[in-house]
Amino acid sequence: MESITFGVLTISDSCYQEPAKDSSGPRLMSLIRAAFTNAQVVASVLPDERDLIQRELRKWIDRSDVRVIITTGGTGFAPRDVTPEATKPLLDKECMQMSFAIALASLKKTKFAALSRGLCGIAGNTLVLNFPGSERAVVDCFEVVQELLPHALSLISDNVKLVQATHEAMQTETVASPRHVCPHKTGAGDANDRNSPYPMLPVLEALDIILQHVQRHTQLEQQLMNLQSPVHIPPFRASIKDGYAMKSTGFAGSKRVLGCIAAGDGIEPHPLQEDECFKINTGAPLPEHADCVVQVEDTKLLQRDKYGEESLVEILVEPTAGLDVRAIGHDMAAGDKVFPQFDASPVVINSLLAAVGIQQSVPKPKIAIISTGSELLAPGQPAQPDKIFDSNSSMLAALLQQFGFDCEQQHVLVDDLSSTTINLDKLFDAVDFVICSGGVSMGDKDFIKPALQHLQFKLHFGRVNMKPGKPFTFASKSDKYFFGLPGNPVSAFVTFHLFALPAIRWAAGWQRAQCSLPVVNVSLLNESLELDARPEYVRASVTSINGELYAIVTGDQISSRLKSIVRADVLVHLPARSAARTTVRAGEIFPASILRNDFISNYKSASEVAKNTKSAFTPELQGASECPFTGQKTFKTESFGSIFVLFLGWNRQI
Ligand SMILES: Nc1nc2c(c(=O)[nH]1)N[C@H]1C(S)=C(S)[C@@H](COP(=O)(O)OP(=O)(O)OC[C@H]3O[C@@H](n4cnc5c(N)ncnc54)[C@H](O)[C@@H]3O)O[C@H]1N2
Ligand code: MOO
Ligand SMILES: [Mg+2]
Repeated sequence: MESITFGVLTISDSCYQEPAKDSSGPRLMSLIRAAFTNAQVVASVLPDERDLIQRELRKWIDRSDVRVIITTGGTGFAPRDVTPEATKPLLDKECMQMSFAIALASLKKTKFAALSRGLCGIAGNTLVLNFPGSERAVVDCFEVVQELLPHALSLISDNVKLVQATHEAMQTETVASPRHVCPHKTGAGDANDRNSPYPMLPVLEALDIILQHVQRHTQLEQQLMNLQSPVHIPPFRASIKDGYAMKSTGFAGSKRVLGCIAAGDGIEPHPLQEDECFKINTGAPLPEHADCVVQVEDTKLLQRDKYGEESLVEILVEPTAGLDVRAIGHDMAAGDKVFPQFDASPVVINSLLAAVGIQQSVPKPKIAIISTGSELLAPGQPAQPDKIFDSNSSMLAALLQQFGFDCEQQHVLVDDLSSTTINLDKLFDAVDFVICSGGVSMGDKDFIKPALQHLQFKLHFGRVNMKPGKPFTFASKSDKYFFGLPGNPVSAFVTFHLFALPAIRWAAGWQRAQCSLPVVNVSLLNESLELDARPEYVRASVTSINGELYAIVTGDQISSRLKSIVRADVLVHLPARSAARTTVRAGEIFPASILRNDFISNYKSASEVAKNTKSAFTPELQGASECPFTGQKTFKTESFGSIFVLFLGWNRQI
């Protein structure tokens, strides 16, 4: 993404003498960084000296990357307040209405705003804004200009495409609401404000639509399946053991050791008698005249020469032709197909290509992660009473990594239509997939769908009949794809696994059946669970007991409660509530998508089970007459019999 540099100039005699006193400059910098993900900031502190101020402003105006300069201080009535006077001669155009907007908003906060004489104007390609010198004032003034800046800069640099997008947004805005535009809202309290225009698609239909639109890297499969090995593996007869290479026509008994052959040595051409051998290492080439290896364990050292090298050994077993020798091309012969069948795993592809000498790795889709929300703080920043930490960015980045994909870029966007539109547009120049969280539901600050529409993306769907994840949105424009995961952390987690992961695997060339997580059947341990109106994907821990899989949900399943992914081995697919069925019970079997497979470490053996059958199945389950999370009773001894005979097979479906 192209980055914009802001100049922040603090103008104050006292801050110049004691820079630690400057609070408005640093505050401005953090406001800028929070609002503009890619912003660079240059900053300086100067005394109230017209020439010095002008020289610094001129220096920044002449830099092509500095697009906005905000000064703070020196705008008042005191004799040394000269910031507007220093600024004015540098401006090509004054922007009176912007000064007016700032004044108007500031006057609402304090009538003392009338004592600021700050100017706004354009110098070359740079917007210059004079803010007053207090921290409070810079917060108020920045709030006014923040939303205007992206469009103002597009206009100054004559960026036709973005100007057009913002104009369209503004036109809808005047009809819709004075603050922003949202395609499903009229702002007039109409039905569309209250009811989403997007039909709720079944999960499988939504996945089908995604996979129909995402372009699969089909050449990969074709190229790999046609690939013939250019080399033999091994290219020479290789020893399988550390031992002694000899002629099989010889005999057991003592042999003279002619030398040692290590891996990497050339093929030894020396003629070999039947009572002679070479010491040899695993992976080393057999001497030209040898045809077998006797491992060192089956030999005895008889003698060393004066240099301490082995000179005579006793071979304790009869050598036979080909013993512990890997023939040329045994693992793969030149001309053989490198891949016996298609396997999209990068581990498989990259290692086999390397083995035949091809230095190439699996191409991967270019992916960016975005978190949206003006409430988000980056982890590591000090906590604030009105903000929350952004967990989705870290979660999605870790998920991509876990599944072997890379994240090219990561950004946090504030809830603002024009900056969202501009940032997305730029981001799609660099990547093919954007996995975004938040801003897809019904709120008047949910700008994702309108931003995609301004960018002429096709919104394939905007809701899915599932819990969590209802507002999941998928959009595309030629070969660029947007995945709008809902902001609630668990909704983002579930929709990543069910939609974004299959899509990127598909794009990477995986076969359809492999794209979704594998599905197994699990037997429910919770005594009883209420069904939701939507099919639900509940997080559950799995224990393997006597070869069968038992799932217990990870406590409160509200989609904001990230703790529900702790020890979540599977997503159990619960059906939607119906008139006939409102609850499900312990012992019922449901399909479940495998999120991770370390639940296999929860394995309980048959003997352990037998030992415990009197009280309960396992130590954990003894106490599990009460679910540790929900307090519900979790197990019914009467159902043991049926659980024992269940065979839990593998399906591949979502
Ligand atoms: N009137 C309606 N309101 C809502 C509906 C609906 O159908 N009608 N759907 C609800 C459902 S279901 C979900 S899920 C959420 C999805 O909301 P958005 O995708 O618009 O996300 P936000 O509103 O931006 O945020 C929701 C929630 O998540 C928190 N959040 C957002 N991003 C992050 C992050 N990166 N890290 C941690 N937490 C994050 C955010 O603060 C909100 O609390 O909408 C319901 N509303
Ligand atoms: O569908 Mo939302 O994702 O329930 O929380
Ligand atoms: Mg929302």
